[in-house]
Amino acid sequence: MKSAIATVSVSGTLKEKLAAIARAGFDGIEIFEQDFIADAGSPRDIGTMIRDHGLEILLFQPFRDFEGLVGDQRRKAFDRARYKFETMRKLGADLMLVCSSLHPNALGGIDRAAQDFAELGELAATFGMRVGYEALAWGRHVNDHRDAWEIVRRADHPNIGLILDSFHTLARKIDPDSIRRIPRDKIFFVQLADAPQISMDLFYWSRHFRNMPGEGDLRVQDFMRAVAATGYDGTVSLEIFNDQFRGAQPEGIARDGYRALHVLMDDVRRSEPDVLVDIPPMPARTRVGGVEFVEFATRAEEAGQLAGMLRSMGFSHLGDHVSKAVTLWQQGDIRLILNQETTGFASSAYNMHGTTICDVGLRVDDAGATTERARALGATPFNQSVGPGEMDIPAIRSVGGSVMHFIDDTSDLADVWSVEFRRPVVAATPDAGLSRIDHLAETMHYEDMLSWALFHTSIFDMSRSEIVDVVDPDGLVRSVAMKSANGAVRITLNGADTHRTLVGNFLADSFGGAIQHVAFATGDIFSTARRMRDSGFDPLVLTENYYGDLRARFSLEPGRLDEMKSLNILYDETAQGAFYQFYSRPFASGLFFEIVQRVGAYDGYGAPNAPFRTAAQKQLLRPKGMPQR
Ligand SMILES: O=C(O)c1ccc(O)c(O)c1
Ligand SMILES: [Mg+2]
Repeated sequence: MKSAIATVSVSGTLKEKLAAIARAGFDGIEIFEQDFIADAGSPRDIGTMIRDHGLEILLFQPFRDFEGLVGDQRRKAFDRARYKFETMRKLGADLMLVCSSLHPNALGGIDRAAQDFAELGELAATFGMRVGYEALAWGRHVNDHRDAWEIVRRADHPNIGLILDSFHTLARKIDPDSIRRIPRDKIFFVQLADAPQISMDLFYWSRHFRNMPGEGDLRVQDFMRAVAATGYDGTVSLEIFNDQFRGAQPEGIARDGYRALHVLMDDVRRSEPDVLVDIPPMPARTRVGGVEFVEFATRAEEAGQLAGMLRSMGFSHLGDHVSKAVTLWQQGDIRLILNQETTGFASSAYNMHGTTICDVGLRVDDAGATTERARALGATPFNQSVGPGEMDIPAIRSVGGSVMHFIDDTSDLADVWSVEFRRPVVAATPDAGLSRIDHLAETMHYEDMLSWALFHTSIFDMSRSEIVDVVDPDGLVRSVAMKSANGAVRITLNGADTHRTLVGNFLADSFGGAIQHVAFATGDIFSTARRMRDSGFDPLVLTENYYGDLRARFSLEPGRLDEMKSLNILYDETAQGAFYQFYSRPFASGLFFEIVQRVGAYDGYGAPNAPFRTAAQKQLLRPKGMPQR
């Protein structure tokens, strides 16, 4: 299999696109005619520039409004085709995509179109070229790959074949298994795109909202399984028209494309074990069993503030690192690390963001296999020189430039706490009943949200929820949740559109995306809240109106409600169960903590409460004297 990406999928000049595509690891490109025409170079020079980047031109596209015409218009269509073949010869391309016609005078008729393609095949053959026919979902007469295939079949010419595009097939809800009936040698090229499920005009949906396989809601895997089952082993290419991608950094888009394509092919290989899928092997998605630690880079006053906050939440200072200014805080299964080093990675993270979560350790089945899969999918390994008494724990660069470590039980990595830390001579703090990390909430620019989600769902066995909108007093925040199969690891992503929202403020104040809050689970939130109050914890205070509304919405016992109000506990309820939560006040550049209790099979994050707690948090962040809206 050769991997490719269309030049339309990436932003920048042609040269910038090529550099990003080559660096990401693709074998070749589909050159979009626009990119070719807009470039000042001659066709030969452009062809050379592409090959100098180590890339092949695997497709030239699109050739429009060809079939179904008569008379002069038909002759003109063949003249245009001849000109394209001449251009392709100079470029060094030998496969052209013809998309189904939108021409107002196109007559339709399967046999007429077949005749047009039989003749085009003859012309292509004189240039030593091949032509693939693609049904656009909004084509005038042909908008279904099954009709395009019938035309190709009747054209019966060795230089004429079919091009399949997952978007056109899946957007029209055509059963992808119909592809299994097509002979592999007549499929000349395969294009992949996903898209979020939104009801809108097919043309507009396709031109603006396509995204990488796995980033949307279409059944791209079923489509690709059907293609693979035919025995097709030619190029698989990403053709993504997306407004956001057009404005994003080309490197990021190309890297995500490579990751999305390879993870899809790996999934196809695992779900169709009897079908040959020719991509380099990689270990399976890793099962994540929990969060082993969360590390803060912090200093000076903020470090003192953070330590005080942890104490008020019932964490005990249980370890001092053998060689570094690093302390370990623990409660239940939760381990927090405060790193105050002035050199190394945590220090650079602090210099960049202020107090920040710079590192997360995940418990996985096999730490080595995890890093191997991450690397195969284009992630960067992380190495820092190992100090005296330290263990070398497998790690990668995560999203937003932070680090992720992997700890497993099969090696002695699980002993890192006793090996690297000594118990200090301080008394333990009374525990508040926090048992484990319920979720980590990451904040990023909205444009980066799909990329962050793809990172997690491609490496780990985590699934993604739908994207939901959360209202902030100053704008909209889009939110998506990911969780591991057993629910042991949950990560939420909050994408900010503007800097005026709470998460947007955090991005501006901390210079980029990171974990903004950590939620801890307790089995008895009332007891935890009381114990924390007694230790001096300062909760986020909700309005009187919030509790008035709770009383009206749910049948909560009045005594219970009063208690919730006095402890600032928020509440949500679904058919699956109930959810209690309360928050700390924000500190440093806007970090905060949350305490939650899940009852029954409640699977959410209290989204109906988000506008109210966000408003309360923002009140605290507004400088005094600012108009309060
Ligand atoms: O939107 C279009 O016009 C267009 C062009 C070429 C393609 O391969 C395609 O899928 C769509
Ligand atoms: Mg296409």
